[in-house]
Amino acid sequence: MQNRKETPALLAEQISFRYRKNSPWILQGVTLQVKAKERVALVGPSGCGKSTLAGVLAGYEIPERGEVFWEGKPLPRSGYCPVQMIGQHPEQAVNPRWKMNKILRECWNPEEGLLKRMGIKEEWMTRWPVELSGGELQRFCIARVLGPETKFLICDEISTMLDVITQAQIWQILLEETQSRGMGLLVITHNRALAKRVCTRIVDLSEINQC
Ligand SMILES: Nc1ncnc2c1ncn2[C@@H]1O[C@H](COP(=O)(O)OP(=O)(O)OP(=O)(O)O)[C@@H](O)[C@H]1O
Repeated sequence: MQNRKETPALLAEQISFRYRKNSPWILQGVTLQVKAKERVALVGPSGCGKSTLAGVLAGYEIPERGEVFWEGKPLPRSGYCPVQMIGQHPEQAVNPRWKMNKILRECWNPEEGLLKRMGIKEEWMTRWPVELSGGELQRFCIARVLGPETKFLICDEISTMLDVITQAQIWQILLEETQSRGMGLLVITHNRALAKRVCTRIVDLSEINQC
């Protein structure tokens, strides 16, 4: 029983990754373990590979060496990935030819209560992505990954371009939702104060990456 409890929910084991054969390694021998419900901040200097590691952990990028495990099994190569990622640029994460209602309900059908808690207004549903602000669009990107099949969330600089009030609102909602669902979080940020406020542990990628 004790062993089962100690098994990390998310395990990246000895990950080595480069974008092209013969190009420089971005990640080398990176091992990261996150327990269920743990909130970890991933920090490190610009260009050290934080977003790249996030892409590997969410299954967007396949490492040349090593493997990512979710609850002891390799990440699925097809179908819905239990590890989902939200990025810094919501406008790049949505289909510009879809209206917001369709974008929101692409993977699941969020209930009205969640939309209200997220501060998503009914009148935004019939708009195109370009007709929303960055903060409004980011709320949709968060709501659409909070479906029942998402077990772990990676937030890659999600609030960097938002004003402080919107940042605070978004983090409060995210913490409430992830805690009530028992989801773990990996928060990529340059903001140490945010890392300390939101997370229970801070990992500096430059200390675990052998590049
Ligand atoms: N698609 C790509 N193709 C080739 N190289 C890339 C690609 N994306 C990122 N890189 C390179 O990989 C390295 C790591 O980039 P990455 O974005 O992961 O760093 P980061 O730590 O998240 O940086 P920042 O804190 O500035 O966001 C950089 O040298 C970058 O130029």
